[in-house]
Amino acid sequence: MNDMTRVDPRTEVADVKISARKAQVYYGDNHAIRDVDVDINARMVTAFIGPSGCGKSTFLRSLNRMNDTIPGCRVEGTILLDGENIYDRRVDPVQLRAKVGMVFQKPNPFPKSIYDNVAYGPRIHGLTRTKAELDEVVETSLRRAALWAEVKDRLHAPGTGLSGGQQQRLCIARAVATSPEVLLMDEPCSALDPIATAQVEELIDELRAQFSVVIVTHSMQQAARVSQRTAFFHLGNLVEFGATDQIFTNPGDPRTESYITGRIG
Ligand SMILES: Nc1ncnc2c1ncn2[C@@H]1O[C@H](COP(=O)(O)OP(=O)(O)OP(=O)(O)O)[C@@H](O)[C@H]1O
Repeated sequence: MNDMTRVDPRTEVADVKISARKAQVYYGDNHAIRDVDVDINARMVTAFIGPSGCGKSTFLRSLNRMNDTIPGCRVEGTILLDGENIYDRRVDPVQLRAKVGMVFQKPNPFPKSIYDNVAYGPRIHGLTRTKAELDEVVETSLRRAALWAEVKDRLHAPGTGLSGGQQQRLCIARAVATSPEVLLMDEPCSALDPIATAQVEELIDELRAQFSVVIVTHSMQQAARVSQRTAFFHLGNLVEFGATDQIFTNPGDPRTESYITGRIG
């Protein structure tokens, strides 16, 4: 092996954005996630798939401490973001969620103007100093979310007045406005029609140039279209995790195969 082909261990480490080891999530006595080990790579889309109730959303929420907001929910094990334990007492969950943003199943714009929805995060985190800087962040975020052209003339109209697909892109603009490093998306297209779904999928592909994206989806086609890595969950366990092509064409576990061929789920 010459120097050109040798893997640089420093680069390898740098490429892992989130690393979970022996992660457990409980809701009271319900042990919903068991012993999950996963590395989420930078600048890649990772899909979480599996039958309803297997724990995809629960595990996704543990990656930005969204589970903290659910009474009785507890997370054990280790979850590192850039090598730092996100459950360390010194970590402020609000700051963490600016770095690890989230987009939910149902578009949930705030009852505010389009502009104020996007400006919300930069304002509360004090990311801009002047109105001109804030205007620029709002415009850039709306452009990244492929929504600018449709809303630039009505920035002060309510966000809730947009169509469902536009509202979801507004929520994506709101999430990217704080320049997150990771974007968690929980079934972001389930309330959208095929055209809006295609737009959001295209957007996800563009976002991975800058962010690490994790998407929970019930659609196998969507996982295959948008992701490079796929994790298959079943009954709270991570059964299989690997390159999306391999998971879909040559799964290593019979449970994965049954799910992707439609026999369970
Ligand atoms: N807020 C909650 N309080 C108590 N239990 C919960 C809560 N959310 C999820 N659970 C339980 O945790 C387990 C995993 O649920 P979760 O919603 O994470 O699965 P999922 O794979 O995302 O399902 P779906 O595909 O249907 O959204 C289930 O047993 C569920 O009942």
